[in-house]
This record gives sequence, structure tokens and C-alpha cells, in this order.
Amino acid sequence: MRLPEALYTAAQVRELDRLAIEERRIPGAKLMQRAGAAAFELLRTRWPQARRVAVLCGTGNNGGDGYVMARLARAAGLTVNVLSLGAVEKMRGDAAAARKQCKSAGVAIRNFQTDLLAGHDIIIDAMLGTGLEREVEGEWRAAIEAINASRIPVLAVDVPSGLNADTGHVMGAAVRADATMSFIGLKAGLFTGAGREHAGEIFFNDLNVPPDIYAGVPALVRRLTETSLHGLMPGRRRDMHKGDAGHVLVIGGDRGMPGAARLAGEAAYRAGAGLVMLATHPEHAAHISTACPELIVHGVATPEELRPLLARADVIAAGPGLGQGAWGDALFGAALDTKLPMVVDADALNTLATDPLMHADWILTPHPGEAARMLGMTTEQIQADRFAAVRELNASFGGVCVLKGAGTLIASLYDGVVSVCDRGNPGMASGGMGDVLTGVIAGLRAQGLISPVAARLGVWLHAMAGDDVAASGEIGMLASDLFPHIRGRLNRLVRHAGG
Ligand SMILES: NC(=O)C1=CN([C@@H]2O[C@H](COP(=O)(O)OP(=O)(O)OC[C@H]3O[C@@H](n4cnc5c(N)ncnc54)[C@H](O)[C@@H]3O)[C@@H](O)[C@H]2O)[C@H](O)CC1
Ligand SMILES: [K+]
Repeated sequence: MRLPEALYTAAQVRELDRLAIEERRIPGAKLMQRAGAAAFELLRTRWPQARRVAVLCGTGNNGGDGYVMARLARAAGLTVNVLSLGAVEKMRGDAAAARKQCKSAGVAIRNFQTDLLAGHDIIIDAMLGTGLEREVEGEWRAAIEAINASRIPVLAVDVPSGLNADTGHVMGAAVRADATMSFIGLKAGLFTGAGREHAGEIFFNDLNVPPDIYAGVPALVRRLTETSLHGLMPGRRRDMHKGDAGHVLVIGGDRGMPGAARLAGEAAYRAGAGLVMLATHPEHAAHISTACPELIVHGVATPEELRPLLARADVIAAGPGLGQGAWGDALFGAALDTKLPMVVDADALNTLATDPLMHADWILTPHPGEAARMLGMTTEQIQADRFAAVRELNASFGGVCVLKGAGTLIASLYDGVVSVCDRGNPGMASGGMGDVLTGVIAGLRAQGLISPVAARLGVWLHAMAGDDVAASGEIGMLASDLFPHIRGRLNRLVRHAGG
């Protein structure tokens, strides 16, 4: 089943469950049977050779799903060992019934012990799902750490145990799954922060609930997908000229830091800008121009020298290599005085951290460290709840905020929706990648896309290009390796949209 765009919190999925059970009269036990069957089907298709299955079951409905899977695995002739955790005598309702049925089917059920994991081909993690309500401790933590140390493949049921379904934060310890099958509603925490590290490949099954129940629970988080980004790029008239494709002015490159500004400038061209000007420190204007002759490079020492360039720009990209000295502050200040749309990154964000200004139309692109400085928090606090952080940044600074990192988030005051990019890879954690993103977003904005659209499309193109480059390995990727793939992905998007 294709992954839906809509992502939900645990509470929202519980509401969807309630609607299905109470208003559509689908018994919870039936949903549990369907969940167990769907997850077992995934087990068979993804690990067809697996014969010896360890199913770790908690005491709630997540565990109930696991008991259903164990019964089905035994009926299919697999060797199954259920290892249960928690106070099983307190089990009630559907989960208790599933455990009873599993026992009646002759499945071996024992209390979890670390040494019982060895010798299995696959581990099913059905300990904790959306009911996780505190840090894992004791036998739960021991089980999670034993699973992660065992190096046995893991299929997580609904949510990897120990992972916060809303934020992707690890609550003490969390299972590192090779695959996670999530039910009824995809949980937002699987797609950002530590979620991406722990969920493995994500699968979804709607358990065949009536589609109209989703209308009652509006998703506030949405995945970026190629489909959702189709048709956003303006067409290109045969008689258009470079002015029609927009003028970008990159402001950056203080003494000794020419590279960032140059990368942002070239990226703006790769995203389709008609003309890209670069206002940089006079000492390296000449050789940036040699390195990339398409850039209109100006050595600028003062705001007065910057003004003629501001007058010709449609969009400003401020920050790449801007530095935090008087030169950069003066030029950034002059840019803020205009009403031009801006993409603000890197050192210019650090200026905002100390001098929280506002601007009519900007896209801020902090990484977690810059976000922490902007909000007066620690990076750990930002990463502990990235959704809350990006919403707070957006509420504090307005416009559009792009919180970079695994599972980049985009929040926009224009529509209140947070978008998640579930593409990109660790190979992109290298110098210059952020400068390229800044340039791509500015290049799209210059072609007339409104800021929330330019930010979403830019983040998606940048991540897809990074995945294209990583197809030949994630180690040793250069930011400039992305350029041909950004262009390729953008033209493919336009072609498929019939643009
Ligand atoms: N109809 C449905 O509701 C469906 C649910 N599905 C599955 O059910 C789980 C959610 O089940 P729930 O009983 O609400 O909670 P959990 O099973 O995730 O947690 C069980 C239980 O564990 C205790 N607990 C919480 N935190 C901790 C902790 N840190 N350490 C120890 N114990 C903890 C707490 O008492 C919880 O109640 C959902 O994920 C699905 O897997 C079906 O899949 C679909 C139908
Ligand atoms: K689980």
C-alpha cells in the first residue's frame, strides 16, 4: 500500500481508531486481527526465508497485534516463540483475548529473557506502540538493548518500541527496526529526528477502515511527495527572456569564505533562475567570477555599493559565508530594509538569534544548532521535538521556516501545515549542502513560486538530488555533485506535470 501524505499524532490515530470502532462498528478485535495479518504478510514477503520467529509482546494492543502475528506464523508452520514483557496478569480486552487465542493455538509463550533471542531469524517488536507514555526502563530497556545488540533483523509493529510516535524522540532507548508497519494513520514521529534512524523502511496499512473517517481528523503534518509537488512550476513561454525567470541576489562570502556564496549562486541557476548576482567581499570577487562565469559577481564593501544590486533583484539569498562581522551585518541590514522576498541562512540566522527582526516575506533555513540559538534553547531540546521547534520558530519569526536535519520540516504561517521531507541521506551531512539548498529555494522563489511552495519544492529537489548522488554511495559526496540532479529532478517534475 502506497504511503499516504497525511501524518498523524498518536492521539489523532487513537481518535481514528475510536471512529472506526464506535461510529463505524468495526470491533477493535477485528482491527487487531487485520493489523496482525497485515504485519505477518509483510514478514512473509520481506523475509521469505525466515523460519524461526521471536515475537516480543507487551501488555497492550501493540502486544495484541504481536499475539495475532504469532498465531498466524505458527499456523503457517514457522517456529514461533513469544517472549512477553510486563504484567501479563493485568492484560484486558482485545489484547488478552489475542494472547489466549495464541496460547490455545499451541504457541510457546515465555517471559522475556535476553538469552532467549539467539537463534531466531527475525524479531517482531510488538512491545510498545502508540501507548508509550514514559521513558523505557527495566526489562523493557533491557529487551530493546538486547534486540539492538542481537543484529537479528527486526520488524516493528506500528512504532519501534521506545520511539515517541509524535516527535521521533527516543524515550530512553528505542528499537532499531529494519522495517516498521504502521496502521490506520502514519505517525509523524517515524519521519523526522531519530525516527528515520529507528523505523527502517516504513510500510502502511489502513486496516480497511472507511476512508471517510479521515475527514474527521485533519492532518497537520504532510509528507512531501512528487505527486503533491506536480504542476507548481510555471511554464516557460517560447519567447521568454532571462528577466522572466527572475533575478537572484546572493549576499555572502566574507573574507576567506567565497565558496558558500558561490555554491548558493550556482544552485539558484540550477533551479532555473534567469540571472544570479553575487555581492561578496571585494577580495575574492574576481576568482569567484572565474570559477563560475555565469555569476554576475560584484565586490561590495558597503551598503551604498549594495543598493544598485538590491534595486535589480527579485529575491535575496542572504547568509552563505556572510560571517558575523561588521561587513556582513551591514549588508544584511541593508537587505532587510527592502521589501524583497528573502531566503535567510547560516550566519544571517545567527544575527537574527541576537537581534530578532521581522521581514514581510522570508524563508529561514536553520539547522538544529542555529534553531537552538534563535530560540534560546539547546540543540537537544530542538531535536527532542522538532515539530514543536519548527512551529515555534515560525510563530516567532513569521514567514516560512525550514528546520533542516534528518526529516527536514517546513512550517509556514501561510497555511499552518508542517511538511516533512522523508528523502535525503547521511551523505548530505557535508559542507556546502546547506548553501546549495539556500540557492535552490531562492532560484524557485525568483521564478514566481510563493515562499511556502518554493521552500517545499526546494527541500524536496535538494533531498532527491542527494539521494540520486548517494545511489553510488553516501561517502565522499560534494555539495556541487547535486547540481545536475537538481536540474534533472526539476525538469522531470515539469515534464510529468505536462508543463
Ligand atoms: N483499535 C486499536 O486501538 C488498534 C490499536 N492497534 C495497536 O495498538 C497499539 C496501541 O495500543 P495501546 O494499548 O494503546 O498501547 P501500547 O500497546 O502501545 O502500550 C501498552 C501499554 O504499555 C504501558 N507503557 C507505556 N509506556 C511504557 C513504558 N515506557 N514502559 C513500560 N510500559 C509502558 C502502558 O500501560 C500502555 O498502555 C498501537 O500502537 C497498535 O499497535 C492496532 O494495530 C490497530 C487497532
Ligand atoms: K512496537
